[in-house]
Amino acid sequence: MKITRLTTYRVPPRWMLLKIETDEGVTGWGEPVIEGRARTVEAAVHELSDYLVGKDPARINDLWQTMYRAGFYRGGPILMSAIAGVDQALWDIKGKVLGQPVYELLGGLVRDRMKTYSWVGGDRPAELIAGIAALREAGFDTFKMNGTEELGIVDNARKVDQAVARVAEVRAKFGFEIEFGVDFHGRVSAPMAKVLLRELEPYRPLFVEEPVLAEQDEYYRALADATSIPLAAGERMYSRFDFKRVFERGGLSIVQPDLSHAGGITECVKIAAMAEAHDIAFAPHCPLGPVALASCLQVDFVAHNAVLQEQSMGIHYNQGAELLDYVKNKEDFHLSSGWIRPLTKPGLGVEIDEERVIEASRQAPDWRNPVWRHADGSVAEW
Ligand SMILES: O=C(O)C(=O)C[C@@H](O)[C@H](O)CO
Ligand SMILES: [Mg+2]
Repeated sequence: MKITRLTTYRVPPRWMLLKIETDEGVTGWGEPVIEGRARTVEAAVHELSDYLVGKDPARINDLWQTMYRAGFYRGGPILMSAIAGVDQALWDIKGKVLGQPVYELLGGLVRDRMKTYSWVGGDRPAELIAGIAALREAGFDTFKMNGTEELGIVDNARKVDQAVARVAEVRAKFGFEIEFGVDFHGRVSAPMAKVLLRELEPYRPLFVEEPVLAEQDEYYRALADATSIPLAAGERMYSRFDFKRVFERGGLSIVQPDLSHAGGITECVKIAAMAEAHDIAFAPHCPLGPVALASCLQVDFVAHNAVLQEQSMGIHYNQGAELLDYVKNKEDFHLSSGWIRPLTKPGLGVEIDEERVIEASRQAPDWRNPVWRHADGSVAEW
């Protein structure tokens, strides 16, 4: 079998889908994208096709190593997202050829169902109570919210109190019947992370995510020593080589690689195993579409330390399309009270409606995240 063609479709809300075709009619789907840089990743995918067209899609490991190493420069969000989407599609093809879901090819199920969580509130955390109440109706009990709005490197007590008050209100309303992560989203500096973590302690969030920016990962250890709140990060780390420094320095209780940013299934299975050796939980980041989620789930069901899966149903970014809009087998993503069962169909287990994708690609937005600024006019972390 040989790879014959790579076709990319940028589609609403801000995703990109990749179809890889072969000379025997088997196709595989991937979701290579960096939110806000879809066109850049698209160019990277098509540059990688030099290594792929004419090759045997079964040789995933060799194709992965070639895409990663042969171009001399490596790593980073663009290249690793391009590799991720190709890798997902190659696993999809392999599973379809062998008639097995990817988790079977990785050694079989380690659990019968996987716990997921939903976002509440938007870029600026608001209406958290209403958002949680609505999802509670659907049986969800685990959520994630942004922790702050713009926050200065050193900021005032009022800003801290506002952030804490939102969390306090959630706990006051729902008690410990629910769990939630608080995403600092890289908006919080190391000095302010110490302050915020201390003030959030009484409310016992399930985790605090990206307590500082990934480029400040040397602070994870000190922050973890100052709090009992589990610290999580990973969406802006792109390979084993990024994560190894975090494992060596310590501080994280949960790692959250994104299956569409960190080299795909081949790489994230290795990251999960490295994390397990350090007694660190695995909770893939996934604010994206159905192929990204299916890829996450294929790894969740073989990783002993997988604890929680992000999924984008109802997320504030999904304007113009929802998680399953491009999926034929919607029933296979059955989310019941926040739990999801394995996707048992061959490959990734997701059947893409290509006609819908082609139609939607005609209105592909050039999604960008907003540029935030502080009161003094300087750029703020979004
Ligand atoms: O889902 C999360 O945890 C996020 O922090 C969302 C962020 O990753 C956006 O997708 C960036 O555009
Ligand atoms: Mg996040």
